[in-house]
Amino acid sequence: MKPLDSVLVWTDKFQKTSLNLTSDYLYWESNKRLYAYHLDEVLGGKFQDSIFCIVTFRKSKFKFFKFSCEDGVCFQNTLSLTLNSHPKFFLIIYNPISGTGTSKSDLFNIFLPILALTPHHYEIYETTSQAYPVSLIDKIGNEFTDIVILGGDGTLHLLLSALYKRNRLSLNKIRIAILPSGSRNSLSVELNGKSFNKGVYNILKNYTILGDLMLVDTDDDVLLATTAVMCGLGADLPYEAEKIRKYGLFRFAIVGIKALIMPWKHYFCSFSCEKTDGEMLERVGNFLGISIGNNKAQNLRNDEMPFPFAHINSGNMDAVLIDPIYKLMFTKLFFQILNSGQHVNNPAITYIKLKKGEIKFQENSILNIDGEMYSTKKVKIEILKKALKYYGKLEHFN
Ligand SMILES: Nc1ncnc2c1ncn2[C@@H]1O[C@H](COP(=O)(O)OP(=O)(O)OP(=O)(O)O)[C@@H](O)[C@H]1O
Repeated sequence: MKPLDSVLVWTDKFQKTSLNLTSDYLYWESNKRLYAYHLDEVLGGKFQDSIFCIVTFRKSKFKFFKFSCEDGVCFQNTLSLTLNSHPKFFLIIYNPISGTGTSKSDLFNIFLPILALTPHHYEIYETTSQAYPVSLIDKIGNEFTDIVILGGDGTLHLLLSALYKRNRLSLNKIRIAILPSGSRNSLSVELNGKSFNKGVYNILKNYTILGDLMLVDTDDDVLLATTAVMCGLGADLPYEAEKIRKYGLFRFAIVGIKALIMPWKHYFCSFSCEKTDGEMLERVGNFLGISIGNNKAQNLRNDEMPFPFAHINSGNMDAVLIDPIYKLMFTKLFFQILNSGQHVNNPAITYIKLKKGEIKFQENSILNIDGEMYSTKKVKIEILKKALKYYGKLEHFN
């Protein structure tokens, strides 16, 4: 096919060749080898200081190619037009303490070198343990319409809740990406599989999904969640784990072992909900835990799948009620959850599809909302259908 544009370049071995762009491919020859990348695999290319740099994505890996070039401005412009990469202004938010503390190096060593070869601009914000500054929240939806989070589910939950309170209209205007740098990163697994690189690819190729959010109304606050609300064991164990965050991911194993040694607890509460078929359900009594999810709530590190039938864009939520079983039975159940969601067939489990639900406790109890801990006596949870545009692709389940 006749190229749309070509430019004369020199490889790092000082061989003269030409970069050729067609409507479907970018190709060149080097060392008697033909390099051909479909434009779906080309993320960007830039000419600067007599160097033409290209970044490609194949088999989940990025590859950078550098060529010497006298004048590549025209070719850069044609490439940019053909890739359809309209310049965006990204707000990049990274949480320096989430997960194993890799977000800053992931940002500077992986994402920014790629972004530098695209026409996009960005501003970076490093989170603190304080709330997001009002000045930043106010710019979202106006100055920034594209937000990239490098952190965990909690980092995004806090941002969305701040937007809901102060700048609600922005939620209809923005696109949100989450690149996994947290401990679980359930939302990122839902949207990009277990791959940081696929997350970057989905942003730069502009793959988006209109997905749901959960509106969570506690005694003191109204919050937004993308992934899960849990009480009982699913809140107590992460609450204990947060207190020993200094042990890194090992903290989850420590609290798991401690839970098996310490006296076992059941939690008394009332749960009511409106199921997706309109039927009302009410249960009062002891539970080991109740979890309500908006996606499968997988994580980066194992095959755990608390809500195997949930999708971020299903328009409803999935609830898992765990009967008050004892330690030995729970050990079996735990391994079933880890085994890609086999627990749904366990007799101690009630699995429900719902639109809204309410949990009432006898006294203030810990609630785990997207990994952040709250204390409340009651909580109402409602699905907000197709309330947010997420960067990602739903077929990347793995
Ligand atoms: N600079 C900082 N110093 C201390 N804490 C911070 C800082 N920035 C954010 N935080 C806290 O980090 C928490 C959010 O962490 P996040 O949930 O994203 O990570 P994670 O728990 O490792 O991941 P996941 O939620 O995916 O399991 C919030 O409680 C927030 O207050």
